[in-house]
Amino acid sequence: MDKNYKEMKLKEVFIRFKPYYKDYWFYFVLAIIGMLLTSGGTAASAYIIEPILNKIFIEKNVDLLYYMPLLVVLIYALKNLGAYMQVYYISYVGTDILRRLRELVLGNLLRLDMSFFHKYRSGELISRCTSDIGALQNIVSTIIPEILRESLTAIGLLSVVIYQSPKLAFFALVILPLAIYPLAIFAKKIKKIGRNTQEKNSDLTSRLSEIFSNIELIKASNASKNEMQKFSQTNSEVCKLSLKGIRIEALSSPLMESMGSIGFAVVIIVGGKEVIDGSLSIGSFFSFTTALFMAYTPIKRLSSLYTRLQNAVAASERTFYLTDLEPQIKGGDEKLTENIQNIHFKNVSLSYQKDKMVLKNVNFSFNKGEILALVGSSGGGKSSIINLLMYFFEKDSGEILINQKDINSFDIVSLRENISLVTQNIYIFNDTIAQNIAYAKEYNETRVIEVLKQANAYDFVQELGGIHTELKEHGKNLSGGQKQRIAIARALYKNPQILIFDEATSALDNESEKAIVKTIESLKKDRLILIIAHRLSTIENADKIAVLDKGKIVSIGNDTYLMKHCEIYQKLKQKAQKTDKVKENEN
Ligand SMILES: Nc1ncnc2c1ncn2[C@@H]1O[C@H](COP(=O)(O)OP(=O)(O)OP(=O)(O)O)[C@@H](O)[C@H]1O
Repeated sequence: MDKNYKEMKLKEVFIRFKPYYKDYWFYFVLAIIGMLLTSGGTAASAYIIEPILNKIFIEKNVDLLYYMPLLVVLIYALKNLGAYMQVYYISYVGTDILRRLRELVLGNLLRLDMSFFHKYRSGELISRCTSDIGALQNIVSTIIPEILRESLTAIGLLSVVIYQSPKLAFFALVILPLAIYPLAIFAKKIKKIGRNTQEKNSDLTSRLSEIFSNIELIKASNASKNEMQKFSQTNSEVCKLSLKGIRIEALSSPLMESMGSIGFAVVIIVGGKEVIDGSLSIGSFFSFTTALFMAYTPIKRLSSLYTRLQNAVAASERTFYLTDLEPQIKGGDEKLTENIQNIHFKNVSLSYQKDKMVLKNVNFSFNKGEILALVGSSGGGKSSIINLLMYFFEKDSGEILINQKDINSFDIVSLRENISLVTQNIYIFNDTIAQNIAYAKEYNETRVIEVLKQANAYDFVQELGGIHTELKEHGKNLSGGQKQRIAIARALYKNPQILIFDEATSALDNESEKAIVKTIESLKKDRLILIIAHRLSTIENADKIAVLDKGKIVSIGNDTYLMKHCEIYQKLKQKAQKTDKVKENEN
């Protein structure tokens, strides 16, 4: 993924989470009660050592001998009830925020333009929607609550420490600020490593996604070893980075403890002297040292949580980058509900990349009841015209008019509602044939059967086991021609005003293709139909044929006209006839 995302500070990340926190205030209250119980219980368990030692063991108070153990049990019961409450309620909040964030990210990604999806690898996007958001969940359900709990516990225990002996507390704690400086450096490093790790992780997912979607090629080319090598390299890089992070994280705790031991050594000397002098009771000294020991644990954990937090900030940057992206193509407000009579391209130019024009001043128009065919050599710009008509991309200049109104005045959803597109890539979902046909539309079984028949697909569907037969992902249990017929049936099911076929019949045998072309021709009365086909026999009867060459329309007319007046068309036709003959001989 590019590095366009804005680096965020911890504070900014917290601010971004604020709306979520508001929605879960009740759960937070319960979790905070739990935290207070845990921290209070921990501090009380350290404090209670003083009366136990002084009153029971030194003063030999028999009454307290029975009350104190009861109190100990009560303190631990409350402390553990608190522990349960905070873990459950905070995890609830974290998990639910994760669910909402995933939907927010995917929801926003689905709004984005096609150019975005052309720019990023699908594995990268999958990684954003899974591992990055997982890291964010870590912030909400682990890191923040732990920071809160450990801080409260540390405050509680330090209060006991200071209460029992402010002088000793000074010697024990003066060391703390000295440990903060190296920790701050560690945190910065961890944040950087976190960013790189997430990037490498998405490389890893992309690799996997590429391997599984190209598995046929990999096997046919005996490239497993090659792919394994490439994977191992990325895998090792991920591993190295993780270890680097772990090394720094693992250093922070021992560093804190070593510093603490110096403080503790001083405490033994100073405190020991006071106990020997009699200015400090043994109970207070033990209560002090217990609280001090106990306080080092939350302080140590706080330092490692802080470094982990930096890691999560890196993941937040990328997630919020995706939720903030805005589509460039927004369309207008007008719903396209009218009867479409005419489509007009007026001096339309397009470049996907700067200074690389793929369409140059393209002009053509066609009306309801007509079939327009686009022909021309590969890379001439035929599919690009469709990309513009679908409003997948924004033109550089010119006008695309529907009923004389610019396409960008129409609401995009309503525009696409009126168009069915069948492309060279056939999309089949892991669902029944019927659901694949009625895709995203209201289900009507009679209509499903009707369009399957129109697409010359009903017979093979019956052979497969009927319309409720499950299709595999990418239509792996179908032949190329069968897939195309399913896609055509899906396009017809929608019953749109504009039908677009981009090499939609290329995998069909001559007979099936002829049958489908006949169906398409019978549908043209109430529609505008646009066909791209390399096999020119498919479009011979089109009302208009536009010949494209290097992004320009060189001629428009019907077959008879072009055979007389367009040299490029004549050549294309000769070439097509030769290929058709070779194919016939092969059959
Ligand atoms: N998303 C894209 N980003 C950048 N360049 C693109 C993109 N899509 C197409 N192109 C370029 O635009 C030019 C026209 O491509 P287009 O797909 O429109 O041609 P075509 O006539 O449909 O080709 P074919 O008959 O081979 O399908 C080509 O040079 C291609 O490399």
